[in-house]
This record gives sequence, C-alpha cells and structure tokens, in this order.
Amino acid sequence: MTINTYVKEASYGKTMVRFMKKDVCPESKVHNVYEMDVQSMLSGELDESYTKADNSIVIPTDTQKNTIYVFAKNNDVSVLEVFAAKLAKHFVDRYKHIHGATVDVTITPWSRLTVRGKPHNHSFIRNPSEARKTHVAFTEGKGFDVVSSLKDVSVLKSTGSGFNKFHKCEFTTLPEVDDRIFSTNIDCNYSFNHFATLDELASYDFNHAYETVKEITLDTFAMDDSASVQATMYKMANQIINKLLVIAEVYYALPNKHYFEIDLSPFDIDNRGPNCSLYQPQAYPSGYITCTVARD
Ligand SMILES: O=c1[nH]c(=O)c2[nH]c(=O)[nH]c2[nH]1
Repeated sequence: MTINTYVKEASYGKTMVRFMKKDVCPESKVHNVYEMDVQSMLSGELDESYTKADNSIVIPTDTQKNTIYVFAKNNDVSVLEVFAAKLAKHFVDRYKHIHGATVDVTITPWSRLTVRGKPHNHSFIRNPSEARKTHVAFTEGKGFDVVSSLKDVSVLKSTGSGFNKFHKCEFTTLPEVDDRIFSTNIDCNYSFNHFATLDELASYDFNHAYETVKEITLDTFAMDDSASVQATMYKMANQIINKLLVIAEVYYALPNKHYFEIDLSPFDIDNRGPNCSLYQPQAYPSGYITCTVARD
C-alpha cells in the first residue's frame, strides 16, 4: 500500500547571487559602490514540477540569476528595499503561474574613506561589524511585506549595567551585581506596515529608517542605565515604533556575552565587585535574549 502525499509548500530560486555595482555621478565624478548578495525565491503553480517532473513550468534558477544581474545593471540599487521590491514584482508579473516571490538582499558595508582629512571620491573602507539586509515578499493581488535588518553590530559598555532582584531557587548561584560589563551582538529586524503598491513602497525613505533604527539602538545601548538586557531591548524597540509610524513591529535578538571577574585573591589582590578591573571574556555559553515588540 502506498500512502498518498501532496506538496504542502514549495518555493525555489537562486541564492548568493553576488555583484558589485559602481555608480558614478556624471557631474561630480564621485563614485558609490554597492556590493550585494541577492536571493530570489518563487512560488505558485509549481506542484507538478515536483510530482510529475514537469520542467515546462520551471523558470530555471539560472534565468532568475540573469534577471537579478540585468535588473542590477538597469536600476538604481541604492535603496535595497526598492530594488528587491522591483525584482519580486517582476517575477510575479512576468510569469503567469508564479503568484509570489521573495527577494532577500544583503549589502556589504563599504563606507567612504577619509584621506588627508577629506572624503575620497572613489576609495572605501569595509565596516566589518555591520550588516544591512532586507527581505521583501510580493504576493499577487496583495502587495508587499518588507522586513529589514540591522545585524552583526558588536558593542560593549564597561559600566551602566547591572542585574539584580532576579528569581532565585535551589539552582541559583548568580550573584546580584550593580555594575557589570554589557556586551552584545545586535540583531534587529524591523517589519513595515503592508505596502499595497510599488509606488507606495518606493515613496518611503528606507535609508532614513535604517539610520534611525541604528541611531536609536546604539544611543539606547550607551545611555540606558540597564537593569537587564530584556529591559534595555524593550526601550530600543519601543522608541523605534514611536518614532517611525511605518514600522509595525521590531524584533531583537541580543546575546549576553559574559565577562566574569578573574579571582586574584591567591595573590592578595582584590579584583571583586567595585574593585574589579580585570575580566575573563567568556566564549560560551552566552545568554540569548529575544523579543518582538508590536503596536498595541
Ligand atoms: O540581563 C540579563 N538577563 C537575564 O535574563 C540574565 N540571566 C543571567 O544569568 N544574567 C542575565 N542578565
């Protein structure tokens, strides 16, 4: 006896399509560079390509890759979200049996190099501790859902953080602390309200949203007298939602990268509590604190 099965969900596409686009201002001759990593995924009436080996409905992933290159050549790529949205809509508009497309774009952060005190017009420096991403989903007849991200930003504050009055039970050994090192690797996803049309989406300033999310996150990290990672991350998300009305919800995942006091008492040196100045960085384990904050 064979058991009947069906394709419950299917999508396919090309991942890690990489390019570097150079954009030169005709008047000033100032260059901009955009190194990007793109993924496209298509969905729709595709079941028979899986169940009946019907390749006539398969838009080859190679074709998807070529489409990404041609769109990158012919379009402005400076706003990730708009570029991704144009691509996603193209796949759905162009192929009758494709009803949904998602496009993910990650940009490599090259920032302009300052040389002899001035911004250089064609030299750049890589900022390794920052990644900007977007995920755009276009659904036929519905529109666009956009989730953008600020990732891999490593930060540390050497005071202004404590952890007290936490739950205690028979397994608790953690001491309460008024002052500790707080270090994390920021991972923030911010979801936009639904966009019905490409025009509506393209009129929004996504670069401003990214800069605002980054500024609020870093400002709050530095300025908050942190009672816990949980409380600080909520303040970050709450401010973003209050400042940017177009954002529906914000997700943070913040590892708590621990730095513990090193015991120097065998050498008659006090390195405890308020006298601690030498810490052991812990590779693992780390805390891992997440939350999604939404408009009420
Ligand atoms: O900010 C913190 N949140 C926790 O949930 C936690 N747990 C822990 O051991 N240390 C910390 N610190």
